Amino acid sequence: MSVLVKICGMSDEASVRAAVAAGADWLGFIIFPKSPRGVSLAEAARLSALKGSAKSVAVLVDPDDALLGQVLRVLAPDIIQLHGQESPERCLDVRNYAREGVWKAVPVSGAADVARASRYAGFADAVLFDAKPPAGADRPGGWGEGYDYSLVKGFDALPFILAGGLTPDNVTDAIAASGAMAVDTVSGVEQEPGTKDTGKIAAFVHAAKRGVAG
Ligand SMILES: O=C(O)c1ccccc1NCC(=O)[C@H](O)[C@H](O)COP(=O)(O)O
Repeated sequence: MSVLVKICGMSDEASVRAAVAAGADWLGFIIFPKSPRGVSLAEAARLSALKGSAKSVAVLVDPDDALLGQVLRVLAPDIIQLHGQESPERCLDVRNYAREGVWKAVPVSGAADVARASRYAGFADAVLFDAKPPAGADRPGGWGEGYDYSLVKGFDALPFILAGGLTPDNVTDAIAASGAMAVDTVSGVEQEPGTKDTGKIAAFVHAAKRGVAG
């Protein structure tokens, strides 16, 4: 089975079309104003209409119920990715607002972080392992930082998506090191924060789909 791919931070039509044409499985829309890739719900819904057979992922940071209600009404995402301090119980609540489930982002710098992700088993549908943001950062993801991807190898408490510093050049090795069956990137397919590169999007999807989990 080929590795599944999420291209995150979709904010323009050309990039959505490039990701879909390359065979991306999920398109991420970041609903967080401090992100350089942040989009309004209305814009996310407009772009999501172009997704073809790909699935939409709404990326949210500690959303309250009012925001979740709007997300459901305007975007109706397939998946909600929670990228804040959400507890396992909160993940369970949020499942009501997505068609296919909830992913919990878990920041990783050491083995203990990976072990702690097990607490989401039975509460989230998958965890997304990501790098820890730099100290004092004003957003929790999208920094283009990697870590030792082999730390997550063998994690089997629930399905996982590998993220953090992945690029067209390193994704094949990262898949082999981590055993990931799904990967995600944002910075790795940009020219600069917030500006996607359609050539890098295609290269990333193709490289990931060639990857073999080790
Ligand atoms: O990318 C952002 O700006 C962002 C802001 C707030 C919450 C999440 C965000 N990104 C979420 C993602 O899933 C990224 O793809 C993930 O953090 C990996 O980023 P990168 O290392 O830059 O590929």
